Amino acid sequence: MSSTYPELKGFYHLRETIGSGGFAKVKLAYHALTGEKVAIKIMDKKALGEDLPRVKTEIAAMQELCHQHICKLYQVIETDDRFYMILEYCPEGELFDYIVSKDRLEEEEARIFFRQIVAAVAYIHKNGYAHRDLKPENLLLDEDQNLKLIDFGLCAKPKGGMDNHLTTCCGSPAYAAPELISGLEYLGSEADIWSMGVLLYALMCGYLPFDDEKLSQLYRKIKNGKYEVPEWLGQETSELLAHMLQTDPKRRINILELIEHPWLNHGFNVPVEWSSKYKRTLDEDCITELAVHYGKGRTQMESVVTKWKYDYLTATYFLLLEKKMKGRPVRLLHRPAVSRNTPNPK
Ligand SMILES: Cn1cc(Br)cc1C(=O)Nc1[nH]nc2c1CN(C(=O)N[C@H](CN1CCCC1)c1ccccc1)C21CC1
Repeated sequence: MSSTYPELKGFYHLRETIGSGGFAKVKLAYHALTGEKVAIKIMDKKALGEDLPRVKTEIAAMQELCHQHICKLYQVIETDDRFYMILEYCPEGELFDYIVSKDRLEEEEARIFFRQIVAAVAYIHKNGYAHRDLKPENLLLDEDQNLKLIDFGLCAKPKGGMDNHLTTCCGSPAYAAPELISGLEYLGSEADIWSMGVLLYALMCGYLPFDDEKLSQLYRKIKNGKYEVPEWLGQETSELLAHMLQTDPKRRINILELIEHPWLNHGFNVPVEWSSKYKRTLDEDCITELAVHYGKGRTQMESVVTKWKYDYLTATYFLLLEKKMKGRPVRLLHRPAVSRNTPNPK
């Protein structure tokens, strides 16, 4: 059978499709050298049409962002007809489905998830990015029930930094800030805070604060900023929501106040840990295993890996690091039978 994805042959073993959207599909796969599961987002350039720049935006953003609550990009393959993004696999699917399965979350569980969301958003804002499409469908659960943020196709890195205004109206209407849908200039950071307010409401209520089948009606409700406060939302939760779903962006809570907010820190004696847990330095064990596998000296291996070309080597390094962080052996699955001084058979 002719291989539909020849560029992946030998590097990844493809399995079933786990997601399909407009111009892309996501397939489960195994990275051949480590045996680790990955999710491969396959995009057809023709089907993308004028959405092609979104893919470049997403790739550029995800190559810069490396955080425990952001879905990790391992490798990018571009051919004449396609883009492949090899990404972290999250076996528990979307937070959206998790909320639906439980109707709504108790305060304690919502707090744990919300701290992770705030950590991810604080990190991307610190790095000059606004996500602009925050919603439960874009938050995936890994095997430890930790959240991973995905879909950076609508994100923005305002020229000159996060204090500069944006104008493009984008994202999902129900999560969009009033200033964004009014076509006014807005700050990406402020719009993301609003969306997180809608997200927190959805976590704790199981439905949206602003909803209407008619888009014009939905917009009116958002601009009006009035929403129902069910009795199970405590006093403190309601106050936090009121400060996030503040229609005036200048009076809306900001990310640093959010991190310190009492509601987020109830029962926690450490503030939200928003900095990345990934170290800047290369991991010795991973470099050693790669050097042995490719028959190179460590120094040479280090200099090749630090080029971060997001090729198969970058993916292999990151996946070895994943294995180490999960306490699995830092081993590649098969080593060439040849010894170090035999020339590569090519
Ligand atoms: C749904 N599901 C159920 C299980 Br069990 C695992 C999954 C699952 O999708 N896991 C998973 N791991 N890693 C990924 C995924 C899904 N996934 C995604 O990137 N999923 C998004 C989901 N978006 C949310 C709103 C619109 C589309 C997607 C984008 C384009 C086409 C299809 C799906 C990645 C690659 C990052």
